[in-house]
Amino acid sequence: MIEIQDVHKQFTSRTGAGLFKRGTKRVVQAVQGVTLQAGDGRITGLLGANGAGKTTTLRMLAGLFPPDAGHIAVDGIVVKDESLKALARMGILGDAHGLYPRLSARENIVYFGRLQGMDADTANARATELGKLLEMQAILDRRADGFSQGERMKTALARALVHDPANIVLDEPTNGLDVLATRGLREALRWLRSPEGGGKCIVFSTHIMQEVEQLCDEVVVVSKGRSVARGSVPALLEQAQASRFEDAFVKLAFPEEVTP
Ligand SMILES: Nc1ncnc2c1ncn2[C@@H]1O[C@H](COP(=O)(O)OP(=O)(O)OP(=O)(O)O)[C@@H](O)[C@H]1O
Repeated sequence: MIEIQDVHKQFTSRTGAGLFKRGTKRVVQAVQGVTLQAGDGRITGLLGANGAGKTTTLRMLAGLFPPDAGHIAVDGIVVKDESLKALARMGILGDAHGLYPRLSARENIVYFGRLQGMDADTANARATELGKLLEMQAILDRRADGFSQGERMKTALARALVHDPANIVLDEPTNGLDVLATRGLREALRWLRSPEGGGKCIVFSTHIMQEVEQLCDEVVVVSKGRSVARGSVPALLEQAQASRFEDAFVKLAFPEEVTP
């Protein structure tokens, strides 16, 4: 179970400047009040436009930096206090897949398993099992350099799942995938949510409506750094009084854009 309670994060960046001048400092409010409760055996989507604050929220969940304010816990473990313990309970697929190009897909997966404290045989057996789940048997023993975008994503996902974590966090997982790879990923996520697949708690970020409609039990709409609505797809349609989910999203995320 993942709980994110009213988190905030601001960054200080520099504006552009001329050749001989330093830019001035500018504060960016990346996240200013995001709340999300993701239960076990459920898929929860963080839906927002570009720059809404999804990646920043997931980076704080992954313990990469602490929130300025707010609370994040994974299975009751507070991420900023015990980040390694919380990380052991998560499988994280970030935006950069960063595989070791000279290792095969299997070796990439096994290496991560070893880092998670698994013995070599168990990690290897798990790589074979994940190879089947993610339909990557054909590439399992190929070196990762030259992998397509979809093959890299599958390897990175298998690596994230090697230690069989109870919680799975994915940042825009279908970015750059074709229709077949997207469908394969959806099927894998549905399996992981099911009781046979372990009843995982799955959280993913996206800006794609179709993804959310097809997969999510619960959706959190994020706009300009804030969570502005949450509920199932039918509940959000009802709340926005819309028949198409895209219209519901625009009404909820950008009410100022909607002419009455
Ligand atoms: N390290 C950083 N320094 C300065 N600003 C940042 C930093 N990281 C994120 N931001 C800013 O915070 C805001 C939210 O960014 P974030 O990447 O979380 O959004 P997002 O919802 O994931 O967007 P996208 O769908 O485009 O990836 C943006 O305005 C972004 O430019």
